[in-house]
Amino acid sequence: MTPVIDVTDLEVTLGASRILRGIDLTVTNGEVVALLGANGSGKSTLVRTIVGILTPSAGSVSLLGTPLTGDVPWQRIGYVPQRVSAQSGVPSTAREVVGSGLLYGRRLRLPRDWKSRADEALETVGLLDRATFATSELSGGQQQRVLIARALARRPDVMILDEPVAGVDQPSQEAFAATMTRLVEQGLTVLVVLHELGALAPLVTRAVVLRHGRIVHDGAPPRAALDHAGQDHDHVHPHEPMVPLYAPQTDLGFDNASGHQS
Ligand SMILES: Nc1ncnc2c1ncn2[C@@H]1O[C@H](COP(=O)(O)OP(=O)(O)OP(=O)(O)O)[C@@H](O)[C@H]1O
Repeated sequence: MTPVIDVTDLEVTLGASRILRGIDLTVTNGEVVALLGANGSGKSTLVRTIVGILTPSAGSVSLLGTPLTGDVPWQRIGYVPQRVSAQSGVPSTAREVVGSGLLYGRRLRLPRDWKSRADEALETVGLLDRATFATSELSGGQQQRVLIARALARRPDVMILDEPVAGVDQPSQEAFAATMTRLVEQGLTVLVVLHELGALAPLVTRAVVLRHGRIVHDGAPPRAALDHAGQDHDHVHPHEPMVPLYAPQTDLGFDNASGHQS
C-alpha cells in the first residue's frame, strides 16, 4: 500500500544549524501518529518540511505517493499550523477564513458551494453560530478551532496538525477529540504534534518521539498516558491532570512518564 506520508533519510538545516538528521518516517492509511518531544526537538520543523514550507537539505518527502517536488494533491491534505492567529490583518469572518481552506495549489477561485462547505466544517468544530463573527471577535481557542475547520473544509484524507489543542480549554479539547474520532473512523489519517496525548490518547495508534532532531522512539504510545486516559483508571495517587509524555531527566520515560507508580 502506498504510504500517506513517506520521509526518507531527511535532513533539514536552518541558518547554520542542522535541525533534523536521519529522519525516516512512514505513516500509512488510517494511522493516527503522535509526534512528541521536548521544546526545540524539531517537531514543527519536521511537519513544516512535510507540508513543503521548508526545503530539506538532504533526503526526501512524499505525500500520498507524490514527491514534494511533484504534483502533490494538496486538496487531500489538511494542515493546521502551530500558534498562528486566524486573523489576517484585514477584516474577515470565521466563515471566510474557513472558506480560504478551499484555495490550494493553482485553485484561486472558491467553489460555488464554499459557504456550505465552510459551514459544515464550522459545525464540525462547534462554531457554526460564530460563522459571521469577525475573527478579531473570537477568543484564542476559538481561532484555533477556526484553523482546524479551515483544514477540514477540504474534506482531506490526511490531517497534519501542529499542537492543535494548545491553549484550547478541556471541553473544546474533548469536542476536538470526538470530531477526530469520527473522522478517523471514516478513514482519515493523522499526524499530530502534541505535548500531551490528553483527550486524543484513545485515538493515537503510534508515537514518534524526537530528541535533538532525531527520532528516538517509534512505536507504541506511552503506556502511562494511555492508562491515565482510560475511564477505568483508579486514581489512588495525586498527579497532574495531563500526564507529560516525556521526562527530560529520564531516557524516554515511557513506563513511568509522570514520575510516579500507577
Ligand atoms: N528559522 C530558523 N532558523 C534557525 N533555527 C531555527 C529556525 N526555526 C527553528 N529553529 C530551531 O530549530 C529547533 C527546532 O525547532 P522546532 O520549532 O522545530 O521545535 P519543536 O520541537 O516544534 O518545539 P516546540 O515544542 O517548542 O514547538 C529549535 O532549536 C529552533 O531554535
